Formats: sequence, C-alpha cells, structure tokens
Amino acid sequence: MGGATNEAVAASAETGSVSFFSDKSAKIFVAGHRGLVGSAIVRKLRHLGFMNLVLRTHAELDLSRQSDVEAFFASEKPQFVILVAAKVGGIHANSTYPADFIAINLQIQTNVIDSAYRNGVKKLLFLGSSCIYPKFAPQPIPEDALLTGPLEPTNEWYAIAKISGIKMCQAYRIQHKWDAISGMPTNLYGPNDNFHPENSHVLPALMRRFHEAKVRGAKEVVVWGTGSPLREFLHVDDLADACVFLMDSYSGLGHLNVGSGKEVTIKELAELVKEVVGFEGDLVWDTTKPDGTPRKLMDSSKLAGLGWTPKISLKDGLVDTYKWYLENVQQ
Ligand SMILES: NC(=O)C1=CN([C@@H]2O[C@H](COP(=O)(O)OP(=O)(O)OC[C@H]3O[C@@H](n4cnc5c(N)ncnc54)[C@H](OP(=O)(O)O)[C@@H]3O)[C@@H](O)[C@H]2O)C=CC1
Ligand SMILES: C[C@H]1O[C@H](OP(=O)(O)OP(=O)(O)OC[C@H]2O[C@@H](n3cnc4c(=O)[nH]c(N)nc43)[C@H](O)[C@@H]2O)[C@@H](O)[C@@H](O)C1=O
Repeated sequence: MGGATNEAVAASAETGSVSFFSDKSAKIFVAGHRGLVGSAIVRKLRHLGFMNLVLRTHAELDLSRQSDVEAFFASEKPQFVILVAAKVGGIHANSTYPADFIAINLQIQTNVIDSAYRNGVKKLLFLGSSCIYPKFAPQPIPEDALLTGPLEPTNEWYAIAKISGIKMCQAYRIQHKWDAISGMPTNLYGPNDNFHPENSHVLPALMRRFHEAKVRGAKEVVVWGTGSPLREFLHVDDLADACVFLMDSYSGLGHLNVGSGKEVTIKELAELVKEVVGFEGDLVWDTTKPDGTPRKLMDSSKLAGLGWTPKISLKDGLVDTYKWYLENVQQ
C-alpha cells in the first residue's frame, strides 16, 4: 500500500471508530447523490431507515469551490460523509479531458475531506477506482500493488487524483486520528448511469448503441478496440451495500478493493449486452480506438474476510439496468 503499511504507522492510525448503523437519525452528507453511485447509496440508506440525509445538487453546491464547501460544512455540520462526487467518465473522456479529470477531482476531494475533518465529521468514506493500480499489476490485484509501477496512460490523470485522495485519508488518519477510509470499486453499472455515446463507460455505451440500432433496424454496431481487454463489473446496488458495510464495519488505514471477483472480455460483455437488448445484427470492431488496461481484476478477499460479498450476477444486473434504461432514458 505505497509505503504506509508498517506497524508503527498502522498503530498511530487508531481512531476509535464509531457505530454507523446504531443511530438512524444521524446526519449524513452524500456528496454526488444524483450520480450512479450516489443515487444507489441514497436508496440503500433510505431502505435501512436513515432519514436525515443532507443532499446538494451540483448547481446548489459546487464542491470544487473551497469557500462554498467550507461554508456548507460550517452551517450543516454533518456527522458522516460519503464522498462520491467526482468527475467521472470512460476511456475516451479520460483521454480527452485530462486537465478536468485531475483538477476537478483534486479540488472536490481536498475541499470535502479537509472541511469534513475541520467541522467534526465522525467518519468519511472516499471512493477511488481500480484504475489506481499499475497497468501491469499482478492479477487479481491486491491492495498493496498500489504505487508499484507505471499507470495506464489513458487514465493516469484521474488515477493520480484518486491516489491523492487515498493518501489524504491516510494522512488525516495518521496525523489527526480521524476516521477517514477509502474503498476502491471496480467498473460499475446500473440505474442512473451515464449513457452518453462517447464519454460514458463501455457498458452503458453499448446498451444505448445496441438499443438504438435495434430500434433503427441497423445491421451492424461498432464496438471500440479489439474486444480482448478483460474487465470486472459490479452492480451499483452491490457497491452501495458495500459502502454502508464499510461505514459500519471498517476503520483501517489501508484502502479496500470492492469487486465482483468475476471478469469478462469486452467481446463477451458486448455479446451479453446484445442478447439482453435483443439486437440481432453483427459487431464491428473499431481497432483505432484504445483498449486501455489489458486486465484489471481486483483481489477483494480482504473485504470478503470482513464478511461482505456481492449478490447480483452480471446477467441479472444487465436485465435490471436495461429495464431502467427503457423506463427512464430512451426517447
Ligand atoms: N462509474 C464507475 O464505473 C466507477 C466509479 N467510481 C467512483 O465512484 C464515485 C461516483 O462515480 P459515479 O456515480 O459513477 O459518477 P457520476 O458521474 O454518475 O456521478 C458523479 C456525481 O458527482 C457530482 N459532481 C461532479 N462534480 C461536482 C462538483 N464540482 N460539485 C458537486 N457535485 C459534483 C455529479 O453531479 P452533476 O452530474 O450534476 O455534475 C454527480 O452527481 C466516483 O468517486 C468515482 O470515481 C469508481 C470506480 C468505477
Ligand atoms: C472505471 C474505469 O473506467 C475507465 O477505464 P476503462 O475500464 O478502460 O473504461 P471503459 O468502460 O471506458 O472501457 C473499457 C473497455 O471497453 C472498450 N469499449 C468498447 N466499446 C466502447 C464504448 O463504446 N465506450 C467505451 N467507453 N468503451 C468501449 C474500451 O475500448 C476499453 O477497452 C477509466 O475511466 C478509469 O479511470 C476507470 O476508473
């Protein structure tokens, strides 16, 4: 884990953790509550009976503006923070807007983590991403592969910001004995995903492209790259379940991987999405588009050892997501 794993550091990071589930009236700020992850976390918290959620849209509170974030925390004084607001996108967006991906993410996480600490927040959960690991990390990727090799160039700007977020949580834990933890989710999907044709991740991009091709009666759909990269997918409702589990059950220095443990090639994923959508034409591979990381299956055994495992299969998750897409997105 990039140099901060020795016993002395771990011992100095003891914070005296608090129970999250014991007080359903606790004031919880879910930053980024209208996105894929934030909306799933809000659904989960409400289902569990948490009613005192503090929510702000991007328009109401721009988390990249330091003074606005400081004023918000000083007046609202939340007890818990789940930080899932970020500049997020797929391989094309990451490559095209490197300045936005590094700057906005550094700004949001620095403002929120520091203000949360200064205003007496009891516990904060920060989310990174599996792209923090080296491009050629051992597979499945253990947490301690962090900072052991060069990053994948298509998303190194985003990865550097996310690594800084992990390190900031660790630094505040060590220096201030403050309960800031980090989870590293694998590639996610589900309701409220971003279905933009170019800037989204592969799964929603393909769902939309196959759906529109089916409606038009098209014979072919273009898929990016060679189809050979392997990816691990987790339904966002499983991730939300893991996040509340971590809020209650984990208070350690090290970040924890959150994955499904199952990987598919992009070709296999494309065939599965095609089947779920009901498109009957052919796939055409555009090999001028980047493949990105060849493989990034995470080792989530530490989280499993704490007692959390995912429940939703990729097939069931795709069916659920396509149903949501038909009811909420398609024209
Ligand atoms: N999606 C994925 O596959 C993965 C996601 N993650 C992580 O999970 C977290 C959530 O991602 P996801 O839900 O997919 O992202 P989304 O893009 O779906 O949601 C991000 C949310 O953050 C808000 N936001 C962005 N910028 C600002 C800002 N300056 N001020 C206030 N709010 C802002 C967005 O609001 P608005 O839309 O109005 O701008 C949106 O509600 C991120 O930390 C991401 O890195 C990790 C691994 C994989
Ligand atoms: C979550 C994760 O997400 C990103 O990394 P990524 O896993 O490479 O993400 P992706 O979903 O965009 O692509 C996965 C694979 O799929 C192929 N692919 C085929 N056809 C389409 C397509 O139509 N769109 C997209 N986006 N990809 C396509 C594509 O060429 C690649 O081989 C980073 O933002 C990173 O920062 C991060 O954290």
